[in-house]
Amino acid sequence: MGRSQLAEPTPSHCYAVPVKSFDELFAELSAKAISRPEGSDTVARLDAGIHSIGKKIVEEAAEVWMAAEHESDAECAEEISQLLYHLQVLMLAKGLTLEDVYTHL
Ligand SMILES: N=c1c2ncn([C@@H]3O[C@H](COP(=O)(O)OP(=O)(O)OP(=O)(O)O)[C@@H](O)[C@H]3O)c2ncn1[C@@H]1O[C@H](COP(=O)(O)O)[C@@H](O)[C@H]1O
Repeated sequence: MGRSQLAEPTPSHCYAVPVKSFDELFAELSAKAISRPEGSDTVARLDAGIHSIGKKIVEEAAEVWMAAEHESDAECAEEISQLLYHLQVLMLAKGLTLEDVYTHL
């Protein structure tokens, strides 16, 4: 499908069930990186460092690929959500903003 045929993105407040958008998740993770709440997975992953986060991204990318070939659409979508999460953790670890990335889209 060409770019011109793609539907406009649906704002997160328009979904039937409450969902988190990419930007909303990034805002949440950014706040947690500063407030560092007890038990936060994100804080632990940031503390583990770039190398560890990078390995997780490779692992999650492989899981997306395998799910796309061998699992259901729902399972594939879940794996994609996890990959997006870990990419955001890497962005935070590097000090990158959404704008830094969006400017290349
Ligand atoms: N969206 C996510 C999210 N996606 C994936 N993950 C993490 O990635 C893991 C998925 O990887 P795997 O399937 O490989 O599971 P695993 O083998 O147990 O992973 P490892 O702990 O071994 O790395 C999950 O268990 C989570 O630890 C996430 N962790 C947190 N979030 C969201 O991030 C926000 C902040 O979370 P906290 O920092 O934990 O408060 C919340 O809104 C969460 O919903």
